[in-house]
Amino acid sequence: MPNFRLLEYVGKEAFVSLLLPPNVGKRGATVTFKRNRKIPCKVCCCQKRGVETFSYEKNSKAASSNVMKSFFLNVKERYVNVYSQIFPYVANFRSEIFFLSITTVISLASLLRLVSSLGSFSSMIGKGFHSELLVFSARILFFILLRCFALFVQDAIIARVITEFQVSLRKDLFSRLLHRDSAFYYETNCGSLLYSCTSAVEKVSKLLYSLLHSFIPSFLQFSGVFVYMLFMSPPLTFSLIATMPLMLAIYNLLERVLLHSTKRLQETAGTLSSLLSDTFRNIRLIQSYGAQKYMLEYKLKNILTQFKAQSYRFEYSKAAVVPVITIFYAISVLVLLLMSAYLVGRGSLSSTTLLTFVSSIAFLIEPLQVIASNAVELRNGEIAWELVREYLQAKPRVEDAGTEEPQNVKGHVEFRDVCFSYSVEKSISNETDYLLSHIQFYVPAGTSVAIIGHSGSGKTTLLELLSRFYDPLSGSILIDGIDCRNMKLASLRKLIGFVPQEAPLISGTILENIALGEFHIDMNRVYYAAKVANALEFISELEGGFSYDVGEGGCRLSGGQKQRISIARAIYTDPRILVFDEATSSLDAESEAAIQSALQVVARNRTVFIVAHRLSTIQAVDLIVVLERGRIVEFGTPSELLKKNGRYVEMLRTQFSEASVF
Ligand SMILES: Nc1ncnc2c1ncn2[C@@H]1O[C@H](COP(=O)(O)OP(=O)(O)OP(=O)(O)O)[C@@H](O)[C@H]1O
Repeated sequence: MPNFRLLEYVGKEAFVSLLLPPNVGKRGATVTFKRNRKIPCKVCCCQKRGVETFSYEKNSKAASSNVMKSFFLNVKERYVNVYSQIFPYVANFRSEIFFLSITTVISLASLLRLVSSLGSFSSMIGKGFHSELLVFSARILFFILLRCFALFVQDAIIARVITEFQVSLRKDLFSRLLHRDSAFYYETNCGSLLYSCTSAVEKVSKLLYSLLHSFIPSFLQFSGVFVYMLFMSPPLTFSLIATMPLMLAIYNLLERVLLHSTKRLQETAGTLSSLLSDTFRNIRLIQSYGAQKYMLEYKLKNILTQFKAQSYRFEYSKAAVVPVITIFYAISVLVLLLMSAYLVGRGSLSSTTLLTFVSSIAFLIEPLQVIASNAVELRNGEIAWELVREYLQAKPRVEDAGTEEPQNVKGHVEFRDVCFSYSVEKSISNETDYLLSHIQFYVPAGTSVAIIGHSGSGKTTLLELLSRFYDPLSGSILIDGIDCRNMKLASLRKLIGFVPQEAPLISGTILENIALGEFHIDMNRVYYAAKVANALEFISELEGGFSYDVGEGGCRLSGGQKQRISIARAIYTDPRILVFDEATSSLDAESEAAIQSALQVVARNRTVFIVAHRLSTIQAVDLIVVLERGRIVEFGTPSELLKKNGRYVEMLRTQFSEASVF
């Protein structure tokens, strides 16, 4: 039962990406297809990596009634889903395609000329060696050389087109992925992403290669030779292709098996990439818990068992393709021989025409065999394209549709009745399903605010909404009175210096990490930021100082050092709003105190949000927000909350008594 990928919902109808045969059984819900074709069918939804898939039950009796119709529908479906979308990339190489067409025509024309020359050769047999034979041989040699030259130029052009195509597809894909929202990265398997950017792109390139190098020329060759043969003897030509509908039907069946196993194989390859990247990233954890055997004999073994089963299925059906074509070829030749014996006996076919016709069969069958042996490459590429297209075309949850680029921002921040849930469903009926519920508070510019609350109460999520890593389901967040959604995403993010909990670093130097994304680095600002973040001392002790290579993910630095680089990075951008999410949790008490006092200087005239578990670190803030299960239970200045003697005081007491135990 094939699956169909959901494109979008409109009202109660779902738009899916594939066309179906029109004879699908009526079982309830309606699926509306692209081009507004409505097909009632049984629909079952299942959530899988954030993408919903539909399965349908069709009326198999009606569907199998017309194999040729199903074959051509399959071709149309493939054209709509794959080729019409790849062609815009190829359209960039107009001049190359033009020369490619010319060379293809030359190579085909020389081939047809060779085929037709074989007829004249039969008339020279038995006349001995004479000048006509010499001219004939020279002509044959000329057409062979011409065809070889055309094929060489063809290959050179194709190689150029494929390389350029691969480069532009990789660039496009990487650029789209760089702009995808956080939700996408949480929901998508990292291995599948790596697979799409590497192997899947290669498979799509191979598809294009097969198409330009083998498929199209073979199809043209087949058509040209076929027309020529039809012109020579229509009865013989029809007897030759009499078995073709049956051959197409069997071929279509084999293709479906190939399609299914190719899909499963590519999914397994994604899971394998994911396991490998996860293993290598956490190798120390695995080694320290002695989990190598478990990884090898359980995790990897499961994937490899699946891989083996799918591989066998794939290879067996692949191996069957060429023999099927060959069997039909043999049957066709047999039918042809019978027909030619009949026609020659009746005197309606000359032996010269018969010889030319029989010699031409090889040129008709050869492209069919090439098409068949390339079918696997095409199928692989089509499936890979579906994966790549998903990442190229999917709509981001956070859209960069705002146009405002506010200047001279002061930093007033207002949360106005904000509700949020990580679930994509917009219509949450039960209030308790919200992760953040009716969050409302106002922070004047230049004020520091502490967000406190138990683990999991939604503090980080609240700050991520401010930077628009996600959008609220309802309500809005305003900076200087402007809704963040109306600002250009890049302008908004420039206003905010975000220091996340886990202090992420990219592979490269310390300098690159502090001045992340800058082409022209201001060294004075780098020194200032490193000094304020209390990082200058340890950086100067490292080999190469600011040029020290931090390793993948900053693995060559300690947790505290990474956190200081992360703080320096936020200070370097000189933002109006600073957000520290447990930014000093990995530091020792002395370093934390040093950074706290330096930050008080940096925080002057900026709006600062601080998430901290250790309440001792937020003594100097102007405002405190106390969150509990996604709701604000207290909001005010520290002295107001102390007077209130509520949750804040309770938390202070708990921490104080915990500290005094030690
Ligand atoms: N990407 C995500 N998808 C789904 N749920 C998430 C995601 N990120 C966080 N959550 C859930 O949202 C809730 C709030 O998480 P959040 O990180 O905002 O809490 P927090 O108050 O910052 O916790 P902590 O103090 O432990 O850092 C948690 O229950 C968490 O499991």
